[in-house]
Amino acid sequence: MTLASNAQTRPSPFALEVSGVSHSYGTRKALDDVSFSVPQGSFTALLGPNGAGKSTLFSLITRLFNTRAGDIRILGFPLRGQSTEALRRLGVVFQARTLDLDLSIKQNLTYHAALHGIGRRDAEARIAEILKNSELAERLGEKARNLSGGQLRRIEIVRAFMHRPRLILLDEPTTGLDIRSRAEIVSEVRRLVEEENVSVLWATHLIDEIDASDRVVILHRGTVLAEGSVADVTEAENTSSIHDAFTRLTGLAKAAEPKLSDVLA
Ligand SMILES: Nc1ncnc2c1ncn2[C@@H]1O[C@H](COP(=O)(O)OP(=O)(O)OP(=O)(O)O)[C@@H](O)[C@H]1O
Repeated sequence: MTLASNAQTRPSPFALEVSGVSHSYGTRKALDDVSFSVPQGSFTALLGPNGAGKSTLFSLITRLFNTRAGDIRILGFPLRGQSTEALRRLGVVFQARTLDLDLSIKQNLTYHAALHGIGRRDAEARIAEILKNSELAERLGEKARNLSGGQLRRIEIVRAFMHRPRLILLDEPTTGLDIRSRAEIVSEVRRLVEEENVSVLWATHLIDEIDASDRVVILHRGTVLAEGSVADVTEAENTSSIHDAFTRLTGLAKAAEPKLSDVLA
């Protein structure tokens, strides 16, 4: 395919389109012909157990790995051919922590902003905008290592929003956090999504992070088993909850977990 025929010419209704993507590590197939989309303005949960292929998919979308089979587009821009246009519209929160613990919170954020060509004054205004009404706004001068795990994660989320991306990827952002921090992070991201009208792909293995109004993509052993609104997926599986639909589709029973709704209530 030539670049000209590959290039985006009109606005896409999708923040992300993944079409026919496969990836192998040696002989182990981690993703097998994966296709799904994230409509603009949606909160889409990528639900899959450990080893489903979520992190591999994120490595392909962020271009840590090259996509050898299939096509990935961000806001209509193909990674193959228009990667600069695609990636400038993307914000990412990786699973592993990536803040510099010896820098202040503000330095971490302004450094990231500078990488995106945002000057100090604009960066400070943007930080204040995102952190309005947050107790973290008072702690910008402190070293990152003074923060709790949940607070560090919240700063990483602020950092991902700094350059006003249109699509945010979060790879199991609540892993290892206590239930209160998990609830805070889920509601903080949902608030930002609403205020900034961004689209989100939220990878998780925790079903209670999914809201009735979300879209969901169920990934298991490198294959998409279901995609659609929570109502569509539960109806298609003839179940009364997304939890039961997940169990039916994957054959995996989920361990009883404390529920976010108990904390948020
Ligand atoms: N670097 C690698 N080399 C070989 N196999 C890998 C590598 N990374 C991942 N895999 C394998 O690919 C499959 C998908 O892994 P991946 O990490 O993408 O899944 P995941 O859904 O993100 O799981 P987790 O939540 O445990 O990170 C698994 O079978 C995993 O063992």
